[in-house]
Amino acid sequence: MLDRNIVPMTSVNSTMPWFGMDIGGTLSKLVYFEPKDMMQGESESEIEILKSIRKYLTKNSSYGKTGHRDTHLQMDNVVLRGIVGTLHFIRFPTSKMKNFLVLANQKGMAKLVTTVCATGGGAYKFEEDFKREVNMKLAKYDEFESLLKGLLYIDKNNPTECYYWSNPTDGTKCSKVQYDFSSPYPFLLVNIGSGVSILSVNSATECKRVSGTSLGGGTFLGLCCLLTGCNSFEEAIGLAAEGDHTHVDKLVKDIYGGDYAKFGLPGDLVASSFGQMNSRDRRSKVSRQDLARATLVTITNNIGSIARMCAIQQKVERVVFIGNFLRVNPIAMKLLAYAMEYWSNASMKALFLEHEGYFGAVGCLLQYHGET
Ligand SMILES: Nc1ncnc2c1ncn2[C@@H]1O[C@H](COP(=O)(O)OP(=O)(O)OP(=O)(O)O)[C@@H](O)[C@H]1O
Ligand SMILES: CC(C)(CO)[C@@H](O)C(=O)NCCC(=O)O
Repeated sequence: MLDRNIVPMTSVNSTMPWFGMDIGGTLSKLVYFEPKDMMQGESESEIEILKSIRKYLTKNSSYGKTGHRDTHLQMDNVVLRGIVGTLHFIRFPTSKMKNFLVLANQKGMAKLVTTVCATGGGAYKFEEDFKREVNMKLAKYDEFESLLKGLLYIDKNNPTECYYWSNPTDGTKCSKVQYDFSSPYPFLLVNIGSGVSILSVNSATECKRVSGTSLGGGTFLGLCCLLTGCNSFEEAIGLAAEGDHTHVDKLVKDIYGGDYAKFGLPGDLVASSFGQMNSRDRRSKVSRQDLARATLVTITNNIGSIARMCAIQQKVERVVFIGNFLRVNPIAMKLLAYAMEYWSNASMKALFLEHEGYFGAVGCLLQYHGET
């Protein structure tokens, strides 16, 4: 939804700006469109400025140093306003927004554009800062409408965007399988960011937020930092990959000695997350890796369980999981894939998307350019 006081791009200037931002509770996502054939000096200078900002952010970000680079940093041959070009994807911690604004000033970005299209809570929270620090106006768009529009656009432009995990619990057979998302409705969209929002989507223009939970990606990272002393998402995921949650959780078989067959509860099911940790002896044996894994399993299974209940309530079979919590996180994706399939007797499918965290930024850029 466009703010009433902002004039839509279509009616003003068909050239700049070509970038959109999604300013979330943890990460800010910036996408910019680079036309293939540069026709105007103005476009070239903006792109050079954005490239230098991108270079700076990649070099100086904490995640840049860990070696966990995003694999999808750009997408070629997309069309915006009838122009063929490349979409570039950048992200940085929202806690560094002040630095970003200083950088935008230093690199001359502020001189080129007067209005930036933005979505996410930060579009509201930082509106005054943008005005004061760089004299930029924000054209604000709703985060969920932007998510949906961005998702549909990226899927249309990338034939390998949507996939599911086959045999998610079998280490040797498990693989990513392409999924044709061209007739997707109805579906549930589960956005796992700092918190989790669950949307029921009935068409390209019809979506409603049906549920949410504050136990999301921010909770995983926050608890992991507290429990293991780690300092980044990548480190937390790295620890979790080496850990065993059964040293931390209490399983059905720890209580029953085996399956609870009468009610279909297998012995390996978690009966109580962190349930072993009330024993001093157990606590003394558990590793940082085990704690990280148990935190990941706890948060992910809880989200899976809420998503499944929403899917039943909304009578949908396809559940699409997105958000940066799923970045470099195959453990969580496979857990979700398994949980959705197992508990629905294979009637529900968990789907995933390659550009999981960038749809909001793309969607607001599209709306600004009237590409809806
Ligand atoms: N480099 C990273 N730094 C911090 N968190 C990361 C990183 N990579 C992935 N994450 C995970 O992604 C989550 C944030 O995801 P995302 O960017 O989709 O949400 P957000 O927009 O910041 O939050 P919200 O939508 O709730 O405002 C974090 O809570 C964390 O679990
Ligand atoms: C507040 C938002 C919508 C910001 O994106 C998100 O973090 C969220 O959905 N949190 C969960 C809120 C809840 O439903 O409990």
